[in-house]
Amino acid sequence: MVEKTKELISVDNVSLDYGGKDGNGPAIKDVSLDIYPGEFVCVMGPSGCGKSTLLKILAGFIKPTGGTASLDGNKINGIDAQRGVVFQNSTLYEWYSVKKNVGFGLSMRHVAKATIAEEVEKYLAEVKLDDWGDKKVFELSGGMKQRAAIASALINKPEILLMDEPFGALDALTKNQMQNLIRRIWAKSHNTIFFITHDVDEALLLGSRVVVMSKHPGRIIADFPAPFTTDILRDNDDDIRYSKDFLAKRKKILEMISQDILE
Ligand SMILES: Nc1ncnc2c1ncn2[C@@H]1O[C@H](COP(=O)(O)OP(=O)(O)OP(=O)(O)O)[C@@H](O)[C@H]1O
Repeated sequence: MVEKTKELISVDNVSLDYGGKDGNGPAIKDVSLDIYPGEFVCVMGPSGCGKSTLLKILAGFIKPTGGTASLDGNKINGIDAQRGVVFQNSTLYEWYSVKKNVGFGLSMRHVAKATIAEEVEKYLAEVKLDDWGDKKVFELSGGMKQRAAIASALINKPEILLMDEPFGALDALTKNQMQNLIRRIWAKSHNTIFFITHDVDEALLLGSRVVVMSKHPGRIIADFPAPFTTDILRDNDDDIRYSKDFLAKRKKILEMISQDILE
């Protein structure tokens, strides 16, 4: 599914020192990572290891203090609709309708109203919120809000979707439904996704590639392809999570992280 042609994202020896007085040193140090079009990259690592820092650099919210991060060969310099971001807690406008929220990015770019309406319908259907467009965001459940947030990001047709623990606050059942949804969207649209999670099962169930970061300062200590998300799409169930291979990879990642924390 993933063609290793030219990298979409290139992170080259990136470090970030927030420069606080506590003298903690850099949050991430010498991180290098190439992401290819169509990859679903899940990033794991202990709390505080700098996962969100790396995502914020890719989003253009902050600039690295060392190294460079580029998209399509151009240095990332500030925020841009080319990179859609979805956080753990939705950043939607609670008192606006779902439709207005989802169409917000297009209206800011002065896209014609009829086109916005069409695109909003399309992306609401994509996240299975067809019947909820006229509701206000505060009327939605947590899972629905995250679906609306995903639609709001996707409607701008970003080159990469950056997701920071997007399902971290959801109950297990909703989380499972959301994982199935994002996997199907990824498979259908060939999006490139950078997805941060604390949950080792989620990383293996979703990612076509899993990246593990070390404790502070964050460095990449493992980076490998994961076949399970494609297996789940093929088999239309996630029984693969009970396979020997899945459980072995799960154990290895957990050992890697816990050993790193203890050292
Ligand atoms: N704005 C900031 N100013 C100063 N230090 C910061 C800032 N944001 C993060 N840090 C520090 O940088 C380090 C990495 O934080 P970051 O949020 O990137 O880690 P994380 O791996 O995403 O953590 P978690 O999994 O708990 O969300 C931490 O030590 C954190 O305290």
